[in-house]
Amino acid sequence: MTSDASPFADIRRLVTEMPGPDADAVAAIRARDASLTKPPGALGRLEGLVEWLGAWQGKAKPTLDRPMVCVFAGSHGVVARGVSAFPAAVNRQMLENFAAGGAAINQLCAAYGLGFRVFDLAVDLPTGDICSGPALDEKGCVATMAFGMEAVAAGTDCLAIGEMGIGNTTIAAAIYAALYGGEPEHWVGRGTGLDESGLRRKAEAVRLALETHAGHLDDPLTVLARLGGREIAAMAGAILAARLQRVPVVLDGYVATAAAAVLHALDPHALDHCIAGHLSAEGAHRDVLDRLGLQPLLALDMRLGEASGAALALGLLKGALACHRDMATFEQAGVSGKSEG
Ligand SMILES: O=C(O)c1ccc[n+]([C@@H]2O[C@H](COP(=O)([O-])O)[C@@H](O)[C@H]2O)c1
Ligand SMILES: Cc1cc2nc[nH]c2cc1C
Repeated sequence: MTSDASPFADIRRLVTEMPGPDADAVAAIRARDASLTKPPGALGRLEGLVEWLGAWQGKAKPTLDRPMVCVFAGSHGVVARGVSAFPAAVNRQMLENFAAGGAAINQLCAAYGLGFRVFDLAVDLPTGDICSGPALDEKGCVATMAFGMEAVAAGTDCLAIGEMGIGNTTIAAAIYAALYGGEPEHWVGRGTGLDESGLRRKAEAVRLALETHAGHLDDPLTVLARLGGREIAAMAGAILAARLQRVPVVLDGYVATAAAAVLHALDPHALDHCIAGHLSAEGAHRDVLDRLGLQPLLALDMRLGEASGAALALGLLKGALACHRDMATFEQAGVSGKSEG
């Protein structure tokens, strides 16, 4: 620990130590791209994705040899207020489903050849109800961020992050409302499938949480501790650790983006190594991504969570990299280049 008394001091220090992109790697990738048998720019955003991979991996020849999908699971006290269409018991049950290979994310990881890890963040111990007190104390929040940093410990060249946590679209909405202001109604959506009265309860819960914590929401890490949850804190730790180890990150939907938004509020460059895997059906996701300067890769009306949108985006990244790595050059294939004039 540093001498600063705040439990967040080490996190703040790590944010100042984030590396930047590798310009030499990007230049090498652009040069190779220009030699490949296609009109310049014809692979559209796929070309930029390969540059992004190389820039953050620090590799002129980017790799996707060990892509890793991490799902972080947590439980939320606010669920007792009737803010989800499903009961909190689903959290433990879905952990068992992940372990048995029965969830959507298991099939996507198998289809695209992705590694898969689940982080159980005390799923049987809900965090405090944000409407009446803090979700986590500051030390607990930092400890959970540190646990999330383990996501890159096993070695990966691209990390996809997502979550499981009944009630956590309410948590995400509260975080966004605290960071960006605006009415709770703007930030809440139907999550797992809430009806009209549930949606009203959800907006009311966000309003009450903001009132309860008023005067303590200026610092993004305090917002994370008070209004967040363990899976959100762990995802924030994972995103930060990935940056420090030069691992590019693919974000999942509305909830995973809330962890990213906390880091972005600490430093506007904190997400330069991240892409948005998809645009969630949760209505306010587009607004959040605009604020973060992220353009989602996919928009498939998905609202599952569990890193499913990020995993699909990893499949797309694999395609982009395969083209860059394995296409023939004009010279190799004897294909004529662009006509002059
Ligand atoms: O991240 C998203 O875009 C997203 C949108 C809707 C639902 N979810 C998932 O559904 C759960 C949260 O929904 P809810 O209605 O219980 O707040 C949680 O397990 C998330 O993984 C996730
Ligand atoms: C069944 C179910 C699966 C999920 N996966 C992520 N969030 C989820 C929420 C529910 C309810």
